Amino acid sequence: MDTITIKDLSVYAYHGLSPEEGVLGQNFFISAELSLDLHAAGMGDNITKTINYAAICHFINEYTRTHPVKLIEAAAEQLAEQILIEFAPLKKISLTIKKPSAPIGLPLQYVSVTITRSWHEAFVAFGSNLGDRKKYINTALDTLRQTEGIQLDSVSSFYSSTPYGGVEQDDFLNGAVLLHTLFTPLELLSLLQKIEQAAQRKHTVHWGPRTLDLDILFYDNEIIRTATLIVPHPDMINRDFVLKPMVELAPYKLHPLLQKSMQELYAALPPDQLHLYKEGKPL
Ligand SMILES: Nc1ncnc2c1ncn2[C@@H]1O[C@H](COP(=O)(O)OP(=O)(O)OP(=O)(O)O)[C@@H](O)[C@H]1O
Ligand SMILES: Nc1nc2c(c(=O)[nH]1)N=C(CO)CN2
Repeated sequence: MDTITIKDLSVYAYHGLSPEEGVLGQNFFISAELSLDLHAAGMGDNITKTINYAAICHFINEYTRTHPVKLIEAAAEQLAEQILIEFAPLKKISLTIKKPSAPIGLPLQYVSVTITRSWHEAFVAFGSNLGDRKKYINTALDTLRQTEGIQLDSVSSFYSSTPYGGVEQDDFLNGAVLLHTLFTPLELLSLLQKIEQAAQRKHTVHWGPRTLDLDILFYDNEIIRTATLIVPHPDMINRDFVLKPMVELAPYKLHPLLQKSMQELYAALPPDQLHLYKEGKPL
């Protein structure tokens, strides 16, 4: 990644814990290191292929002045998120906010916070086999599209599939999406669970019928094992109704633990693990 750097932009703002700071205001110095690919802009001498640093400086100035908070941590968090949302080609930002006039009563140059935030790539599988399956899935996709901090990049076809896992139940509609997000993995899980709940999802039978199921398949190339979240999804490699949509979205993506591509994993499924069909015939 290449970088554009803004150093110590002086902004008069009203951040602070004490009421006086909120009334009087003070100078803050804001620095940003912006990571993006600058090759095309450099080769073409073309401003549309990069971010206008003047526009970012004015955005930082305006946003910081008009969004007072108590902590410089909060100021940095909110500003970093808004910059990533507003300036789309940006992948990552490292942001420093310095507060030289912090009311400490001791001589110092400044106090500061530095945070680094970026867009993360995630793949999410969806499934439904109760009620109006298409509607549950489309409503969920619309909610994702409307969520600040999520960019829905591509949606696979919807696949019909017979049930996997031994529970007798109706057929599923399955698929997967590629999205970019500013959410952490646990924040993403919590959002997906809220969307499931909004579809009146009930947890009754294990692997049983459901209006909506949303599973995180991948989050960047992270390997996560906590009590509530396992990524990559541990059972995805056995599921054609997950691997086939993944082949459509990212055929060459490697599973970070197995180092096998989606194409390879799908091709390696045994015939008795094939559940997808179209117009009454197996896929
Ligand atoms: N990668 C993941 N994506 C979604 N949920 C996960 C993941 N890893 C662990 N979980 C946990 O699994 C729990 C059960 O989820 P859910 O009821 O959707 O499972 P399931 O759909 O029946 O099974 P499966 O996840 O094998 O399809 C959730 O509460 C969540 O905390
Ligand atoms: N075909 C199909 N079978 C399943 C599915 C699913 O999404 N599709 N989900 C399950 C539990 O998550 C259990 N079995």
